[in-house]
Amino acid sequence: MAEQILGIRGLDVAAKGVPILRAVDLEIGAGEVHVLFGPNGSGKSTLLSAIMGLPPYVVSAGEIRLGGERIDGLAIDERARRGIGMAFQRPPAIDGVTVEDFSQTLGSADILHREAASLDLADFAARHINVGFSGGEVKRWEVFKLFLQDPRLLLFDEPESGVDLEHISAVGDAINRLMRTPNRAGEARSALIITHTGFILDYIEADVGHVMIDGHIVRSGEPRALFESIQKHGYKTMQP
Ligand SMILES: Nc1ncnc2c1ncn2[C@@H]1O[C@H](COP(=O)(O)OP(=O)(O)OP(=O)(O)O)[C@@H](O)[C@H]1O
Repeated sequence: MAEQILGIRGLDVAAKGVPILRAVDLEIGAGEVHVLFGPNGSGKSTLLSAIMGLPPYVVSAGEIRLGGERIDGLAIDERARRGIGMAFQRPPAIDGVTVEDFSQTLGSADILHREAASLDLADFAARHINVGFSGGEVKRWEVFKLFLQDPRLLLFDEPESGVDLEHISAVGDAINRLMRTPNRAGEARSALIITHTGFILDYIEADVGHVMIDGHIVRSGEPRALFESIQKHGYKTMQP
């Protein structure tokens, strides 16, 4: 396998005392795209949140490593500084902060002007983040935001949900471009993508798929074959 970027071992995660993830093992190598499938409520978003360090998710056992370094005890901003970026399913609006302000603060104003048109966000520089954005604009902004943040590990929570068919290809192209371009430190990027519809598989090159059921990864394999099996038989045959 390529150099390990994300290494998760024996991970248990709880929220407000309620256990959600149990004994999750996951390894993602440099340059790899992994896709995560699973029924509603199986714990997919919880896994992404635990990697990013979002409250109220608490690691009760196991470890999360980024580039070999243990990160599960670090604050969110420390994880972001080390190169983890997340495109949220339902991000908050940030009234008072424009897209331009955000880009300048990150030292990415040049990227804003170079890349925004590719996600149909060319006129958004003066808009306040997510304020009055349509559902599809919110999702495209979340993907675009990762160009500005320049992470090494990209986490996508259903990047295609709520995006019209025409723009799904733009989202897929953007993910491919991000994956092809090393970050400013010259590191290859890696990605973990939650998808329900599987549409995104038509536009990106995914290397490995995983199925999560009841907070546990029950199967891993070739992403298209896994998705076809889910479409054909549902998740029933994949119960642990
Ligand atoms: N903050 C929280 N407090 C209490 N329970 C939570 C919290 N966050 C998640 N859960 C519960 O944990 C379980 C897993 O939720 P999660 O959002 O991770 O699932 P998911 O696989 O991403 O679902 P979906 O496909 O519907 O988005 C669900 O039963 C959910 O209600």
